Amino acid sequence: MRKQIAAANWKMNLTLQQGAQLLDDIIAKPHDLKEDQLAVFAVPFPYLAMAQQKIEGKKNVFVAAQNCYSKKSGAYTGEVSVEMLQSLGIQYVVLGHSERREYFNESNQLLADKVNICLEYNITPIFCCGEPLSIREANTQNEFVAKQLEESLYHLSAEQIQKIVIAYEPIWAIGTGKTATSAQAQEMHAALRAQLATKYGQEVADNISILYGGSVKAANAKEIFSQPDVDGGLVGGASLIVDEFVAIINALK
Ligand SMILES: O=C(CO)COP(=O)(O)O
Repeated sequence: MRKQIAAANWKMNLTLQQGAQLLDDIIAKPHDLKEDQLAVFAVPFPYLAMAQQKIEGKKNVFVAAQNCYSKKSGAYTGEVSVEMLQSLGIQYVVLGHSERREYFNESNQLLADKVNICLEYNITPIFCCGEPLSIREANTQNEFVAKQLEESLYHLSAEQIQKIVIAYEPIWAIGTGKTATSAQAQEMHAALRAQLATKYGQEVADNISILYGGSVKAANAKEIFSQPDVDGGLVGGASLIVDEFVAIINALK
């Protein structure tokens, strides 16, 4: 049974004190995470240790990094290795967010290297994919996203691919208030799962969680998460607001 996941992506927001308060407030609210449901908080690097401490002993709650480097160690000033993350007890890393692809020129090949090193260290990549508006308008989004997966993930074995979480985030829906309709999300998620099934078989494809991201909020989470191939969300803006994110966690199916 694949996991249903509510993942917060704080991006480059909040001070340490604000982040600590937000986590305290969210954790204090009642939520009812079932066996196969997870809450994940992708926080800025300097807050990882604080966040790990806050969630200690909380069942099905994890902290994620928002990025890592593709090399093991060495003279890479300013970068953070997966070994460093592992030494903090971090088990998830967001990879290939569209903001990193756009502003930091992350290519599908670089992301393949990052995926590999994460798996080597037993850290689960939350691999982001998604098309810009021009591609959606040309109705070539399925091919575009298929290529992202093909170039970054399809060198993996069937055993390895089941360790990946995929997050579909149409760029035109990120931070814009413009959500993909639940039908648009379901259509892409089903296409991704069908593609994974063609490559790895249906059983493997059925084990892979595919999250939706892009203007998810309390008001639309239930509808989006209710789609059969949508296994939760990767949430930006609404993850910074206590009641919003708690409602999103509680909207997991
Ligand atoms: O990029 C996102 C999550 O990674 C989505 O951001 P918003 O929820 O702010 O649209």
